[in-house]
Amino acid sequence: MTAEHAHAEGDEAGPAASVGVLDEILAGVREDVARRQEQVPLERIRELAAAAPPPLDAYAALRKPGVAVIAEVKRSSPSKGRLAEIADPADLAGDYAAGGARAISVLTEGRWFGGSLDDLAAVRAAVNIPVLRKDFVVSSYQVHEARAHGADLVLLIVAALEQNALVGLLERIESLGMTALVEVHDEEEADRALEAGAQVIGVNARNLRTLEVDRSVFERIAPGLPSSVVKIAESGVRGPHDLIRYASAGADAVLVGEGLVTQKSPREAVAELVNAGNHPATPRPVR
Ligand SMILES: O=C(O)c1ccccc1NCC(=O)[C@H](O)[C@H](O)COP(=O)(O)O
Repeated sequence: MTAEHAHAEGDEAGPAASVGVLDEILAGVREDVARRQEQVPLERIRELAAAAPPPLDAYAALRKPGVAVIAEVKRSSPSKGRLAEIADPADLAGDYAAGGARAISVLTEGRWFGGSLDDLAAVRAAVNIPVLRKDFVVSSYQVHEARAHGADLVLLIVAALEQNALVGLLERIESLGMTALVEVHDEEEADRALEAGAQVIGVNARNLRTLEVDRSVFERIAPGLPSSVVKIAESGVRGPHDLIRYASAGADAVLVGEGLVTQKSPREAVAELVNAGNHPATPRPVR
């Protein structure tokens, strides 16, 4: 099933969603990583990573006062198909930053999201705020790729990794000076993220197997996370009301894709979220 054929009605995943969406994505990722590694061997990508300018401190950036907005470059998805053309991701990222985004998330998976490592490099060149490589990381090769293209953060999806792999990839990310954003969708995955040493945890309202979006997942999991952990609410932010709901449950940051790329003015849409997150009436994360 390609992204163009996937669909979902509202927040509920449509009948086209299969319980194996994540597994299908991962199968393609493994093929694509193997092909890239044949073209650019691990030794070479490690050299390129080592030569890149040092990463920004994303953890510090995300702990600054106010609810941070992480704005995502997202062309399409399994749940909604085609979202936006985004001919110039650097231009979009510049608009996001001008609107007050605290960081930029770049989907680099190509088959379902229409993203690429070129997008990551273009965004890196355009902004001086932290940049997240949002992909389905299963190999340390992808970690070095992220660094070589200027990432400051790398996503690790607990549901996609055995515990040993999660620990090893998190350590590799940190060994390169980057920050791991460890993504969970239930309490068991949150426990695994903490055991692995995660300092930044994203709670994804979207079930990556069924595509169903449940905003209450964050409210269930966040209270069990230590105050030292940066808590990011991912997915399902349609506007300021959803940001305020997540902030009320303890979110330090929200990660937003569809609700921004589909807007006539992504810059104004980000600014609206940032203003809501800075409003005196919006609950502040407890440090
Ligand atoms: O967005 C999807 O349909 C999707 C399906 C399967 C795996 C991952 C998926 N999205 C990645 C994300 O987690 C979102 O792009 C990100 O959290 C932003 O979500 P949204 O604001 O709802 O676009």
